[in-house]
Amino acid sequence: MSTKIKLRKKVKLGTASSKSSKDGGETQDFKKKGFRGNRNAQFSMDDVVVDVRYGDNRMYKKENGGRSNVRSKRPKDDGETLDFKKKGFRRNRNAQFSMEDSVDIHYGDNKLYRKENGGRSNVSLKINSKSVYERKFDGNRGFKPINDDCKRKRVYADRDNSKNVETPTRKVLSKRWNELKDGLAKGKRTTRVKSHDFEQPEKVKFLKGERKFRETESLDSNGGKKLRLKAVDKMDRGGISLMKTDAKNKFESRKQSEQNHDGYAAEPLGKFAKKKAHDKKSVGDDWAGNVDRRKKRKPAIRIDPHDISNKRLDDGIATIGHNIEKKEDEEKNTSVEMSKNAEFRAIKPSPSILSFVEDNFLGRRRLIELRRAGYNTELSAPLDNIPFSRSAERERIEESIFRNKLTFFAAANVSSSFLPPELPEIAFAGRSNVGKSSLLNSLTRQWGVVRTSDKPGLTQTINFFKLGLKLCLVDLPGYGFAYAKEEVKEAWEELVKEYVSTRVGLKRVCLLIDTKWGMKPRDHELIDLMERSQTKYQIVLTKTDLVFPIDVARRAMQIEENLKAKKSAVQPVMMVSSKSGAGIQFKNSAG
Ligand SMILES: Nc1nc2c(ncn2[C@@H]2O[C@H](COP(=O)(O)OP(=O)(O)OP(=O)(O)O)[C@@H](O)[C@H]2O)c(=O)[nH]1
Ligand SMILES: [Mg+2]
Repeated sequence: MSTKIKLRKKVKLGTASSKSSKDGGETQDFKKKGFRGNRNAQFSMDDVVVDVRYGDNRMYKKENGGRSNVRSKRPKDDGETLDFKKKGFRRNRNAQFSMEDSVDIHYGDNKLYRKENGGRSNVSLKINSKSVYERKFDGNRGFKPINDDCKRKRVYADRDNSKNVETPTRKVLSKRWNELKDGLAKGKRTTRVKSHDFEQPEKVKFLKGERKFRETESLDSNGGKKLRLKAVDKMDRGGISLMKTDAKNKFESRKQSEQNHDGYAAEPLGKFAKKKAHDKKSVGDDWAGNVDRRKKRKPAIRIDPHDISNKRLDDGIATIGHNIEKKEDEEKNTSVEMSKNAEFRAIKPSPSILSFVEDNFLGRRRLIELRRAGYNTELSAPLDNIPFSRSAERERIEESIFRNKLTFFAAANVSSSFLPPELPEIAFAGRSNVGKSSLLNSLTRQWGVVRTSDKPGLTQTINFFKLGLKLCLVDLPGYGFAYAKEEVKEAWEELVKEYVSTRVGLKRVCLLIDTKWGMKPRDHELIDLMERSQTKYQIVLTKTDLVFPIDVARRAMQIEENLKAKKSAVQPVMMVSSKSGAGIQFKNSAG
C-alpha cells in the first residue's frame, strides 16, 4: 500500500526555505511553517533529518527545532500542504533538541494525531495509510482519529470500528469520568459503579427485550458468595462501562507494548508523554480494580465552641497510633496548666480592686482612652509617659520628693561592700526583666539614670540611688532566667537574699511581679525568706499595659488572697505600668 520515496536534500544553513517538489505541486513554505533560517545555528550532522514521504501515504519527519540546517526528502507529488503551524509546529528558536521529544501525525482515511512535547518544533512527523495506522496502533491505543466531518471518534480494540457507532462526546465522557472519580473518592458507591463490577468477572446472562442482564458475584456480610442479576442499559454499556473497560484495555495494552519494546512503543517518550502515560496508568490502575486504595483524606477540622481563641483542633481522624499517645502526654502536661488557667479565670475580683483598675486606666487600653484621661500619648520615649497627677496636692509632693532628685551613689556585688545605711532604704526586687529598673525611672521621671534592657540580667550588682535627701532607692539584680552563667546568677541570688534578710535600714522591699505570669516559685522563696527575717514587703504588679484590665484585677485579687496569712506583706497590691504610667502616682503616697 504505502510507497516510500526517499529523497535527501541538503538545505543550506541560514536559508529560509527548502526547494519545491519535483512536479511543482504545492510549495512547502518552510518559512511559514517554522523552518526559518537561523543564522546562528550551528550545523551538525547529528541534528539534521527531515524526511518527507508523499503519495497516498505521506510521511514527514522533521527534527532540530525547525531550524534550517536540514536535509529534506521531497515527495514525487504534493498531495496536501502540511500546515505545520496549525498542528503546533511553531518555530521555537530556543527549543533544545532531544530524541525524547517527538510528534507523530498520521494521515489517511483514518487520520490520527499524536502530539507530544507541547507542540514544539523538534518533531518527527509521519503520514501513513490506514494499514500503517492499524499496524502501529493496533486499535488499542485510544488515540483520536478524526473523521471526515472533523468529529473525534474513539477507537477501541474490542470494537468494530468500521461501524459508525455513536459514542458520547468528549465533554460528556469527561463529565461522567469526573463524577465517577468523585464518587469513589468520597467513598460513596454510585449506582453505576460498584467495586464488584471490577473485582468479579461479569457475564451477560440473557437478553430480555431491550435490556441485558449480567450476573455478578459478590461477598455478602457473612462471607458467603452472592449471585446478583443486574439489568444493564444499552446506553450504560456504551457509555460509562465502556469507558472503564476501555481505560483498562488502554492501560494493559500500553503496558504490554512498553514491555515488548518494539514498534511504536519502543519509541522513547518525551517528558510530557511520560507524564501523560503516568496519569493514564494511575487512572487505569484505579479502574483495574484498585478501588480499595483510599485517597489520602485531609483530617477534618472542628472548632471548639468554648474556645474563644478559635483554635482549630484536630479531631484525630488521621492521627491514630503514636499521635494518640503524644496527645495524651500533651494533655497530661497541659492539664495542670489548663486547670491553673481555669482557676485564674474563675477569680472574681473585689469591687474595690475593679474600681481601682478602672480609675487608673490599668490594663490594655485604647490610646484615645488614655489621652482623654490626661496621659501624654505623644511622647516618643517608650517609658517616658508618666502622667502628672491632677491633684494639686499630689503634684506638690511629687515635685518636691521625686522629681529630678535621683542620683546613683554606690554599687555592691558582695555584702562586704555595702555602705553603712544613712537613709531609709526602699529596694526593688523581682525576677530578671520584670521591670525593676524601669519602675525606678518612671517613679522619678528620669530616663537613663537607671539602665534598663529588654535582655534579662542587665542589673548585676546592688545599685544604690539617693532620692533627694530623704530616701535611698535600691535596684537589686534579678533572679530566675538571665543571660549569665549559672554560678554568677547563684551569686546574685545569694547577695539579694543576704541584703533583704540582713540589711539594717531597709524599710520595704517592693517585690515586682509580672502581671501576666504571676508569682513563680522563686518569688515564693524570697517571700518566705522575708517572712522569716521579718522584712516588710509589698507586691507591685508590673507591665499591666500588656494584659486586659480584668486580668490585672484578677491577678491582684489572687495575690492578695495568697498573702492574707503573711505577716510581713504590706497591703494593698500595687499595679503599675512603667510604659503608660498608669498607677504610678499612687505609688508615691507609699513613700
Ligand atoms: N510594656 C511594658 N514594658 C516594660 C514595662 N516595664 C519595663 N518594661 C520593659 O521590660 C524590659 C525590662 O525592663 P528592666 O527595667 O530592665 O527590667 P529589670 O527587672 O531591671 O531587669 P534586670 O535588670 O535584668 O533584672 C525593658 O525592655 C522595659 O522596656 C511596662 O510597664 N510595660
Ligand atoms: Mg534592672
